[in-house]
Amino acid sequence: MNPNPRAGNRFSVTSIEAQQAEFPTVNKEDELKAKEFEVMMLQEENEGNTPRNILEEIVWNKDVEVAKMRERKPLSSLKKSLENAPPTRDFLGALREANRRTGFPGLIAEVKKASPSRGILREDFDPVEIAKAYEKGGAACLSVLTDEKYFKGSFENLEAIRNAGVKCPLLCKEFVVEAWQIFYARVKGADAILLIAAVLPDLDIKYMTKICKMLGLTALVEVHDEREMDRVLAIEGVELIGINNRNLETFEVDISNTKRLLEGERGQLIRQKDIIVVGESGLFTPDDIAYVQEAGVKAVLVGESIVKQSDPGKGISGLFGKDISL
Ligand SMILES: O=P(O)(O)OC[C@@H](O)[C@@H](O)c1c[nH]c2ccccc12
Repeated sequence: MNPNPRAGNRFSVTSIEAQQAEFPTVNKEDELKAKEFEVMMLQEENEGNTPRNILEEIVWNKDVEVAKMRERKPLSSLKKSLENAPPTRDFLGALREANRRTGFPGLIAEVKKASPSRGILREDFDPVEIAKAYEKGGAACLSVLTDEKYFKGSFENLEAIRNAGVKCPLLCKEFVVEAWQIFYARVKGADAILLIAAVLPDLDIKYMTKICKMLGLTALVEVHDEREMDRVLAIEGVELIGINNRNLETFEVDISNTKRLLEGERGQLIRQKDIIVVGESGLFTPDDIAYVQEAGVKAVLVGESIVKQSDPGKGISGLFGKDISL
């Protein structure tokens, strides 16, 4: 196997051209040129041809995985499946409504079996049962991990939860490297999808946000530091930003990250643009929730602390210090 799948796949100009040809609405020559340059810079940064950290390893594997999946189900066949797909549900609306109803940040509860940093979080893992318990416990939306190799998730889980009649809108928690994955997530029942700024160049975020809108999906754009936040704030059309308290390269978690990124002019700009911010990762107690709420978030994304409880629905009351179900 090519030790650097990135070089031969996502970042090759031919694959970008091919992708853009499939989405003619966003096909611009100067965008392609700028992207070519960005790719060149990225490749120059890494001449060693081995992943420098876990995030890079995940993304390199993802490139290979997606190329194989796309071969089995090309975009044309995904588009066909979309003709009969049920409409998407309003992810942003559900977060706003929960925030209004409870006075707490709207909860995106994560269906998460394992992670590379924490190992297995729950042995008896029934995704549909957990999803139903979250919904009953007052979650506004759910996040479903679909990465198999590192998080033991799957698209089958996403599909099963959607088909089980769970009404909470669903976030597909993936490492998106190609637009094809957005179509796939939509076919499998997602209402929203994660786009990680540490993985995607600005032009991809811009272009993928447009594709999400076209498909009726909400894009949750995730940042971890000031630089990524500033990049994302300069991209038009972003409505939902997640601040990850976990550094995906080192696994270090620090919830003061959310506060730092919302201070001063950044916070002002976010309010001006009416962007909803999600506080992500490392939230365990009512004090943690109060802390990020005080910092300015209108939503939170929580996995570990609630998925580990024998009744994940009750885990939600524990997290908020109050029953937030209807
Ligand atoms: O289990 P936690 O610490 O509550 O974190 C949930 C969620 O924020 C985390 O799973 C996450 C946030 N961004 C990601 C990107 C990829 C994989 C996972 C994540």
